[in-house]
Amino acid sequence: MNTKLSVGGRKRCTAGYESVDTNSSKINDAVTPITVTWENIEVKTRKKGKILLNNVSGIAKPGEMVALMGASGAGKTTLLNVLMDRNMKGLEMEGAVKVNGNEIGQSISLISGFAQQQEIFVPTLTVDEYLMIQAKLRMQENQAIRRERVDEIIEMLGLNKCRDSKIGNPGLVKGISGGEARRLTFACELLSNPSLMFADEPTSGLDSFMAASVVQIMRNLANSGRTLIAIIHQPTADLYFQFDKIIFLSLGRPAFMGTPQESINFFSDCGHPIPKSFNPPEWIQTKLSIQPTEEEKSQERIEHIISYYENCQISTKSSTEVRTNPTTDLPPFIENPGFFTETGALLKRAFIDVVRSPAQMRMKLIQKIVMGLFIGSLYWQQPLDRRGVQNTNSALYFLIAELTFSTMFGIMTFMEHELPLIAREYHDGLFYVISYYVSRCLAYLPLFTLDGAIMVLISYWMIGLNNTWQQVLKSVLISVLVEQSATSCGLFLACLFETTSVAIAFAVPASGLFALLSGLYGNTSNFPVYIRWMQWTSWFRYGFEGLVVNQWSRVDNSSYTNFYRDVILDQFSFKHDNYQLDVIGLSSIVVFFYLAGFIALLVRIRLSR
Ligand SMILES: Nc1ncnc2c1ncn2[C@@H]1O[C@H](COP(=O)(O)OP(=O)(O)OP(=O)(O)O)[C@@H](O)[C@H]1O
Repeated sequence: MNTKLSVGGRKRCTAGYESVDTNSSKINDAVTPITVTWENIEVKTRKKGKILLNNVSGIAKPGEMVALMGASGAGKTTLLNVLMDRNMKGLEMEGAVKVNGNEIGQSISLISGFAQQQEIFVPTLTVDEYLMIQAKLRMQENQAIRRERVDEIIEMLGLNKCRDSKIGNPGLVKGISGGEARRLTFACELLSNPSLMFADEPTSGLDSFMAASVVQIMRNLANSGRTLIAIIHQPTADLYFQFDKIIFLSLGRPAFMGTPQESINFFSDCGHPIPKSFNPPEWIQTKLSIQPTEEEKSQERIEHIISYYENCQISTKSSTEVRTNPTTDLPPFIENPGFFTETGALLKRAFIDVVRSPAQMRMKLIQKIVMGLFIGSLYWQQPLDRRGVQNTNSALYFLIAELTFSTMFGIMTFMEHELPLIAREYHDGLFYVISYYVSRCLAYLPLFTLDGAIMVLISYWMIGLNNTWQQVLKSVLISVLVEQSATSCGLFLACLFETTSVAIAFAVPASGLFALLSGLYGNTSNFPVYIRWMQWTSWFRYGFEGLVVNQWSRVDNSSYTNFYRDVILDQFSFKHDNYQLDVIGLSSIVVFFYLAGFIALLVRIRLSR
């Protein structure tokens, strides 16, 4: 491939890649200059006291593009996490990270962007849809300005060709390429126009053209006054020299900080001149790594380089810079757009996702239609005699079971895939957890109510259930509440447990227990007192009673009396006037599980930083 970069201008290419407009106006948006300093950072594990970073100091100034480099395990990710105050679970930190001279802790997320290595998006959305929703979450401006900004960023990052393509999911759903996904990550972060950007291996896994185009984007962001700090793996010499500052870490300690040219001179001075035929960053990295066959020798070499750096002039100069950096104003924190805006944007995203996942919708509907027909055929037109009554009650119970199991296990699968994106966006300050939760629940509401109602209505006349309009409506209400109980319980378990398999392992016996307490498998009045109360926690109990009571409340047959009604209900210890209690019981279960699900999600997301 033949590629060429023109400094600060358009990237030209000859092999089908889209150009990256690095001259776009928005890239030159005024930003508040940000200087980040980190001084005497020491990080160790809380349990074993293993030292991950030892006495690391440094500075990144406005307009600088800084590369964090070093061998695997050198401590690059740990340092980036320290700077962003993320992923510090189980670690203890000493030292200070300052932004314009202020220690702002986790609020750094509110003035910075973070282009993560692992791209996570909503695969069913197109690039344009995804960015517009991100813009709504990240920008305070009106729709027209958001549209303009998204268009400019799409243009700037060369995403025009794929703007209407679905993002997709590598290996699962065909979508945009790896390079486009990487640029989309940058695009999202640029919407809020941050003065400070972090990037975790933005060039890894990309071909040389794409890697160059990503570095060019970063270069232009830095040229516009932003501060950029990125972990960079094995860059080519060309890319290496595009950075303003290189920080090499080795064994958790600083081994060099300075310009690329200074790094060449430094390694030459300390006895490791870089041969002409070698790629400088690769050579330096080799000198800072422990070679498996000569561990002791490598250790000695690294110790020598580190102590040489500690005593050299560049190190003294940067230490002074870190210590004397003045305190200046911070840029305004990115503001949360508010509950209603967030919920609206997230609801739109969730609806598109649900509607564009036709397999899930289709399967749910087909399953419920088939089950409705099956139950209807199995219990076809039951007569009003002893066996008919028994069969009718069994059919009603079966409807409750069918409304429960497939629903509960179906909803559990989504959280595992979605949580990483939600946690990331939450910690980026895009929305409150409640906004996400409400939007997700609302988006699933039609799918997890209509299908159950359809199943009940299909089987209703086939079984020959009593069909005054009040009885039909009351049955549908009970069915919707039962399905919602199962949905909310499934959602709660999905929020509570880390993986779907663990949630299911818990849900299977729990739902079996609730089913046992329904009244069908044993008259609940005969259960021991100390366990009998548990029936009031079971939606099977309320749902089954609600349907049975409703069915036998009115039968169009002259020989049917209240005496017969009470005999039928007494088999289960059900009471003829309990319908309202059942509706209240089911509603309480729905509210309880939705609230519990929210609390579980809140705790889980907060802990995931
Ligand atoms: N939470 C943790 N608990 C224990 N050890 C940790 C923890 N985080 C990192 N480490 C260890 O600290 C060292 C530095 O890890 P870090 O991820 O920062 O390295 P890195 O330079 O980013 O490596 P790579 O390029 O392979 O990602 C490694 O030995 C790693 O195993």
